[in-house]
Amino acid sequence: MGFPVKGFPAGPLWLIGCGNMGGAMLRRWIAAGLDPASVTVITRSGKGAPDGVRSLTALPDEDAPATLMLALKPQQIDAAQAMLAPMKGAPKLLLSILAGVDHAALAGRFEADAIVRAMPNLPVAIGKGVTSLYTPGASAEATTAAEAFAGPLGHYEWIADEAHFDAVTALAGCGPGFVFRFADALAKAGAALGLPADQAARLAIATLEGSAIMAADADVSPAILADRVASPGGSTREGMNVLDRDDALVALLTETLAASERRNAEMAAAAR
Ligand SMILES: NC(=O)C1=CN([C@@H]2O[C@H](COP(=O)(O)OP(=O)(O)OC[C@H]3O[C@@H](n4cnc5c(N)ncnc54)[C@H](O)[C@@H]3O)[C@@H](O)[C@H]2O)C=CC1
Ligand SMILES: O=C(O)[C@@H]1CCC=N1
Repeated sequence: MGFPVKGFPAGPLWLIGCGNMGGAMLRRWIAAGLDPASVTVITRSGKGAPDGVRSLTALPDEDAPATLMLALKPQQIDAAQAMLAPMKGAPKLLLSILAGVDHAALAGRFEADAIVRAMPNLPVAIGKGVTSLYTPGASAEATTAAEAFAGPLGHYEWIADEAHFDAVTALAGCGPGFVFRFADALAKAGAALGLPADQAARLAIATLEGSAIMAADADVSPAILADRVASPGGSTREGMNVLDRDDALVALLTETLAASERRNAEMAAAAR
């Protein structure tokens, strides 16, 4: 689990982009006590900023903020660079949530005392997210500041080797998308057996919720928990035999993560 939540670093926070992910993070930070008046959001549309946050469509003629977060699409990195070029001074901490885009590509484009890559996932919105962090050789002050932002979002971990960052992005960053798909598939499979669709959907989500919480709290692995559901000669084993045949589920998820990892690597290459 993440470390204890510390106070937010002093000074202004600017977000470049505030869509699904940046908006979820910002709303969670504000719920955790970040003063919205200390936040500026700069987007192309001027939309998506929470109440009380300054919302702009261009760089203000002001000194650089203490913390700057890039939360636009990786494909917009050059637009962000052009927009930020006239900024007066440099932020103490640049946080980037851009999938794929590596530290060197960021350092080549943006001035900052420290640059930290962060890969959150959508459940940060409820403080149950996963955020992976990476930085080479940042100061203790910068890593503490990054942890202060990651803490209220849920579980966070530093990734020692940037070469693993595309893989953690595939597993945890994209992961909620795959889990939501699984929930949908479980519900559809129930409906295929004749259950009303809305009932199947409710049962599928509640089953996922209980199972995930139980797995998170358990002192044994999910594999052992699975065996506890599967009574010998019973119906779970019969169903699990389908998932386990030729490692079908593992093979499907391995192919799924590999495809996402490949795409992250492509976006990284495009940003170099
Ligand atoms: N959606 C997710 O679950 C996750 C997304 N990410 C990363 O978060 C970043 C944003 O993704 P989403 O929030 O899903 O996208 P989104 O499309 O919902 O939001 C993009 C935001 O960027 C703004 N924007 C676009 N062009 C801009 C420009 N030139 N200047 C300033 N603002 C601009 C848009 O107005 C919008 O606020 C991406 O880099 C993605 O890799 C990371 C982890 C999870
Ligand atoms: O789909 C994407 O590119 C981003 C990266 C992680 C989750 N969403």
